[in-house]
Amino acid sequence: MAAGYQVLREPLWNKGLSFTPEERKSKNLTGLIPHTIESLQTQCARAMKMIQTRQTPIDKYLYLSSLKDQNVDLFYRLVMDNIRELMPLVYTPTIGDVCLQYSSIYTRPEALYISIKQRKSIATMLRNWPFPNPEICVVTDGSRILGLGDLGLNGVGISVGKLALYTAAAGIHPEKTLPIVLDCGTNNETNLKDPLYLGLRQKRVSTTMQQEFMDEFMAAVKEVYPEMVVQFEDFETEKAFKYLDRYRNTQKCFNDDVQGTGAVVLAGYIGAVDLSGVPLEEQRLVFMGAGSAGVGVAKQLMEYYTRRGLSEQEARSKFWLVDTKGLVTRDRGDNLAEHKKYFARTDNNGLQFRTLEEVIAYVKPSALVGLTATFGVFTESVVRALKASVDGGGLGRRPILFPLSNPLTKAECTFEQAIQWTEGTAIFASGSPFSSVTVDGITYHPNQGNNVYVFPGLGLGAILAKASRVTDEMVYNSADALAKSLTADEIHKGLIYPRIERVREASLVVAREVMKAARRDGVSELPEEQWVEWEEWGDVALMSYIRQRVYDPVSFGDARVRL
Ligand SMILES: NC(=O)C1=CN([C@@H]2O[C@H](COP(=O)(O)OP(=O)(O)OC[C@H]3O[C@@H](n4cnc5c(N)ncnc54)[C@H](O)[C@@H]3O)[C@@H](O)[C@H]2O)C=CC1
Ligand SMILES: CC(=O)C(=O)O
Ligand SMILES: [Mg+2]
Repeated sequence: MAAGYQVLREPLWNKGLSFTPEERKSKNLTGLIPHTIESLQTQCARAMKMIQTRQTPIDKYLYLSSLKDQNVDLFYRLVMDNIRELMPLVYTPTIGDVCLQYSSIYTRPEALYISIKQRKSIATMLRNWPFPNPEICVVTDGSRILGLGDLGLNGVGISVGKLALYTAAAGIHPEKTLPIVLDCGTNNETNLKDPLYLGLRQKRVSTTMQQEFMDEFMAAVKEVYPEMVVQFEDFETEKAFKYLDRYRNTQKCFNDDVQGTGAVVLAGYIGAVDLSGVPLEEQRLVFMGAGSAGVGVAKQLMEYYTRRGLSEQEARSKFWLVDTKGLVTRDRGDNLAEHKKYFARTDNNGLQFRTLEEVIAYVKPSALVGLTATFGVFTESVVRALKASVDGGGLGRRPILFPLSNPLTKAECTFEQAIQWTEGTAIFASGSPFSSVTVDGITYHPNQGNNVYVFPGLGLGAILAKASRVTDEMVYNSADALAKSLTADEIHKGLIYPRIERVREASLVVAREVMKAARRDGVSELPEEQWVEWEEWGDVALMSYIRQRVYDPVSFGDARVRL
């Protein structure tokens, strides 16, 4: 086949109509594309027009996905420049639907699909990946995809979506990203009965078998791609905690749902406390949902309290966790899962509280965090009771209300409800994006409290620092950096996260602080002279180092082209 045609068929080489006249000659492209030369911006305008003609989010996703498969630079320029409109398509909420339908809409491979039947050849499969030395992988076993439960192999969509954001939001080169699904079977009957289902048609293997498989996978990663950072994503609760504990001290890895979510919620909480009028020490937090995200977030917030001088005991006493059985207490009479024990209350004098209303009446919280994967559990009476308990502490105080479950169909309440039921006073963040709401001529803007503000920068920082581990200090500093990354205008507008248009700017700041934390913890394997130089020149020099290493597609004819 002629070389020119191959250039056009290779998504990482194809520049569409942005090839220069010289490139068209040297690559034998003349005649194969229209004569006109277009900037990436013009090509983006065409693509946006096409997206707008597509009717459903899935159709728009499929268009974007095929664009990525044809012209990687165009796809990323488009997503980066239209992130508010397109992130909900390549990520939550649409990616949830994509995962539900993955086997039906599948057209081409886009990840490594490793099944437990192939466990003896994991290293070979890793070597089969066509691009050299990936720097970051997002791996899931599909067992708890967003709030949608066990989706088996179909969960691979979340690995693909998260990695698209590693590139769009932190500038990791697309060639350096590796999505993986570990297929260990599924307990999802709909998938098992679906003739088009692409995964293993069997129930999930035992935890012992999966543990051995994970050990083999992690050993293969160490052997084949020793530099690669591994992000564990959407493993069901017990495995999420277990694998993190098992590998975190020997390999470069972190769990996004436990640590990334912990950091993003901490960053938002810092801003929210400032806006609430309730001092940090007086805040009382009820967590609805005591799973990997709930406990991960509570631990990260506790760390904040202890760094501000509270004892562990005092810090822990600020948190009340609630699950399907009610308030988590030591004497509740059920066999508490290991991860719930740390926050189980012991000061309840034998009283038990089954419903969220009962818990709110008892605790009188100032903040309510939802990580239940259950739509609508923040009812009108719950939200009004939250507001009343905050009002009780003094006028002008505002409740913190974070329904964080994904996708939108699993949100604990909507933004509109939050505004109506709190007379516009709620400091609100949700996992998936809601639109602004106007009531009585006042427009309210929601925040998106999603780990997308953390994982891209955390991963980039770990990669650029050549960190041998992802330490707690690195995770904590990702939150601290994010909290400090708001502009004066964003603070003035009452936001608690940077506007999504600035996610990339914020991610680079997060990456910088994560690198410095890696250095402080002694896990950065960069040469000593490099750090000495940055320590002398400060953040500006380090930031310029980061900026030089990030992917930012530009083309001939663009105003932004770098000479
Ligand atoms: N905004 C963000 O960045 C993130 C959001 N999430 C979301 O958080 C949700 C939970 O994720 P995980 O903690 O990993 O799941 P999980 O399965 O580990 O935990 C769910 C918890 O919610 C509790 N629960 C379920 N239904 C409930 C109900 N009706 N009332 C009270 N408690 C109930 C369960 O008992 C369990 O403790 C998911 O929807 C996920 O999408 C997770 C990570 C990041
Ligand atoms: C955002 C995310 O990681 C989740 O919902 O699981
Ligand atoms: Mg997740």
